[in-house]
Amino acid sequence: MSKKGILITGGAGFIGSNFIPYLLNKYPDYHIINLDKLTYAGDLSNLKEVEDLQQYEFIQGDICDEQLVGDVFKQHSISSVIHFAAESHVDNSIHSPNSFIKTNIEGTFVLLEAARKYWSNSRYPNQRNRFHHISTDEVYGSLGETGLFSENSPYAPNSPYSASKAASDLLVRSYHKTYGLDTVISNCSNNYGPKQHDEKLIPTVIRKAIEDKPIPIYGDGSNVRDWIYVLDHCKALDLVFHKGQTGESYVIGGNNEYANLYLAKTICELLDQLSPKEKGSYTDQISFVKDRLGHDFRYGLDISKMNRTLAWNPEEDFIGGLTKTVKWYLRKYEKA
Ligand SMILES: Cc1cn([C@H]2C[C@H](O)[C@@H](COP(=O)(O)OP(=O)(O)O[C@H]3O[C@H](C)C(=O)[C@H](O)[C@H]3O)O2)c(=O)[nH]c1=O
Repeated sequence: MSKKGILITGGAGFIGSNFIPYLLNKYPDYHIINLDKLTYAGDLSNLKEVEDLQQYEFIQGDICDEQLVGDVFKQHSISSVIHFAAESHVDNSIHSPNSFIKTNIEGTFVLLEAARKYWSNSRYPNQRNRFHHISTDEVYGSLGETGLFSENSPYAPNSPYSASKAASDLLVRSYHKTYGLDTVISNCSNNYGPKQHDEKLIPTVIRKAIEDKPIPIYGDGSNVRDWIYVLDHCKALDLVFHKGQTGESYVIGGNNEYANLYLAKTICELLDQLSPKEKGSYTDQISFVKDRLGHDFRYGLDISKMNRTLAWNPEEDFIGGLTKTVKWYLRKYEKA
């Protein structure tokens, strides 16, 4: 792909801030423009390892700001977009859906429009201009005890968050079908690893455990998520961005389905080894709380398309990845 500017939106978020160092390390001649609004969920300290690199530039701004986005395309000769920016926390979307509709739907629309206009007038007509939209498996709704989602599953989002992501996926699809924009979409399962915001399940369990507070498990803890180590996701994104078929979507998962209660207990047992309490086990702090409204029961993914077409498979062993993650948060919280 070209050496011109790659616009990464939301690069200060969890997955983006793992992806940017990964990409710059693998492709040192790429020029990355990170456009991020720095909401509560963005953290520039997660990008310290790249902040002084010449190939990296940070711009604070909102993807809904049409003028700004247009200027970024022009001033940085943007050749491709990798679009992470989104409001991502399901619980927040239940209490305050507005920002989800705005950022996830309108923001994606603003970016698509900028890409369509800028690339159709490009001074480099032979250059490949790709729009990679980062999305979620939650667009497919919820599974029962059996079955798996694949790229062919019907969209059936249940929360305002997943509905906003589904809407943005469909907008991206329409820009491919209508305007011939070179798009790819990836729909990934729950990520875990360093740099995730404290609000999510795994950091919450670790933080509450070491603060000696109740560890909140929604409902009876039987809801199942498929966990993928964030660097496995980054490797998959690299492949989809560079080698994915235009107009296609790719389901990415970790092959690690666990019930929330089992996961919380596993983290507590790791903490018992890594940072033992004076008395008892961290599992004693697990506490069942009111369930999330409309709580999706289970996500599980058939990742055979990624395997067949891009020779990708998740590599991280779950306990190994979880141990690294717990150690990272112990360092973070002990410093705080
Ligand atoms: C914060 C929290 C969560 N939970 C439960 C709720 C879920 O069943 C599970 C994971 O919750 P979390 O909010 O960490 O993640 P999801 O709601 O599955 O969604 C996440 O993974 C997808 C793919 C995205 O696309 C979302 O952007 C991302 O936030 O743990 C609890 O039981 N207690 C808690 O304190």
